[in-house]
Amino acid sequence: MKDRDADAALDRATEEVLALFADDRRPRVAPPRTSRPLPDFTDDLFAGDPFATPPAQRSPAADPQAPEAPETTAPRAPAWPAARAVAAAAAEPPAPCARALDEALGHTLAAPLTALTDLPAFDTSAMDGWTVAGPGPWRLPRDGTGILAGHDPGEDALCDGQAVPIATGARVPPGATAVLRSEHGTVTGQGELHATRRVTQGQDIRPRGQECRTGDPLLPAGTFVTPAVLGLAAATGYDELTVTPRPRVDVLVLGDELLADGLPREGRIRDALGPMLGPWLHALGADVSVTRRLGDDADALHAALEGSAADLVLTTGGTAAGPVDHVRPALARLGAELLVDGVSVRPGHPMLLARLEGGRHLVGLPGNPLAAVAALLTLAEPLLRTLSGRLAAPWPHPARLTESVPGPSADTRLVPVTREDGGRVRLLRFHGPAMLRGLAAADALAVVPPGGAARGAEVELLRLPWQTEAAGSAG
Ligand SMILES: Nc1nc2c(c(=O)[nH]1)N[C@H]1C(S)=C(S)[C@@H](COP(=O)(O)OP(=O)(O)OC[C@H]3O[C@@H](n4cnc5c(N)ncnc54)[C@H](O)[C@@H]3O)O[C@H]1N2
Ligand code: MOO
Repeated sequence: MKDRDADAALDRATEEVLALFADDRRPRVAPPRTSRPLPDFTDDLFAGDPFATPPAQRSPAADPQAPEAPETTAPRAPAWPAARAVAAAAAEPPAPCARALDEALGHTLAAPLTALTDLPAFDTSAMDGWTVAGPGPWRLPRDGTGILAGHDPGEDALCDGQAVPIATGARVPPGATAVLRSEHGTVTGQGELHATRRVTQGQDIRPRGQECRTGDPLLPAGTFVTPAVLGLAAATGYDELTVTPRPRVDVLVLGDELLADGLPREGRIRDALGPMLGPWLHALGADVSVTRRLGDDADALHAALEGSAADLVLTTGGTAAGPVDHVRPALARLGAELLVDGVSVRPGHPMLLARLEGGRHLVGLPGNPLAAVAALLTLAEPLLRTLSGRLAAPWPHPARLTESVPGPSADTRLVPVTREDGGRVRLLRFHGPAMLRGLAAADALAVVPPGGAARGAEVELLRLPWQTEAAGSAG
């Protein structure tokens, strides 16, 4: 019974998405004017895009009943890959800055990381035991002295037939030919060391420069600074890193109906986007300066946009053409340049990207929560990637579908999916534009090309920032 309810919910969610395909209020397409060359929307909309599937290879529409968007003379919104390319090309990364290692996490390397030293910096013992020279048995020092990690054994060479106790990580003295592990040697009453196993040349010595030589390139500019990158940088001698500053984002949540706490009541609902966007943006490499709930107040929105110093303003809601949808009018009032005005994607098609005064940007996310996420990943993610100086997304991540997914002839669909055994991905229930239940259980968003995809067809996956491992290994 429970399953049947869930199936019915899946059908209703799909119906809601498909019903939207019939929407003929095509958003306007403004010819973009940007600092970098932009893709031509009128070209083959998939040409040159690593994400696109060539039309000839595309699966036929999986659901012949799926409604087609009516033919219209209105200009088409850009295709999903083209809109992403516009967003990625809309900005330049800011000037690099220096950050101490303990403040560099989550930034992007603005310069290649090159080794400041050999690693290991000296011949190092890999084991506790004795460092030996030549074939055994070996004489040990009478006074029992040994070499500990962090101690300098000096330049006196160990001669053939000599051995010295040594600790893991200690510098091996000149002349040493191997390290004998403590469990592989015995010491006689006369202070003579005998090996219980054969000892090979260089055994258990990590030679200087084994991992890298001074000046070796370790990581390219554009690498995201992870804990492991910090560790590598420290190991090779860095105290600070040259990074791209993290972009700053203001989040403006619009809608008089939104509550900040408690249960939905009296026709009002909880704000699901305010709590979600901050951490999501952080995972995308940005810092949120402020999240403000502005209601549906055109003047408050105008003032907030005028007063913002953030690199990117994200608005939620108010992107459609309803009586209190103030985003486009506010942008017109400010004289902002619309770079993307609607995208051929479901959900999320009313999304927009605009350039504000001072080279700052605004991404307008639709109010429906899953549509807002679609817009976040379509427009904000590529823009933030550029603003934070990150390398291009490591796409494509293909995976096969466990079932067919219907789609309109002209619009891409983004659907929450989960990974199944065998690497296939399954469409999650509760994927309607106003729903987050599917997304919250998702490993990735599948990019279903215009026309839909048949069961077993390969689709690209959009990573969720906390699911890179899962999404990366799917397929
Ligand atoms: N006549 C038509 N109406 C609508 C169409 C259409 O084609 N024809 N498109 C629909 C689509 S698709 C979307 S998406 C929305 C976009 O609307 P807005 O961006 O103007 O968003 P709102 O109207 O403010 O809100 C839409 C919906 O989402 C809820 N919402 C808003 N903010 C939040 C939030 N922070 N947390 C949770 N839920 C939120 C809001 O209450 C509405 O239910 O337009 C459709 N209309
Ligand atoms: O489906 Mo709307 O496309 O919810 O953005």
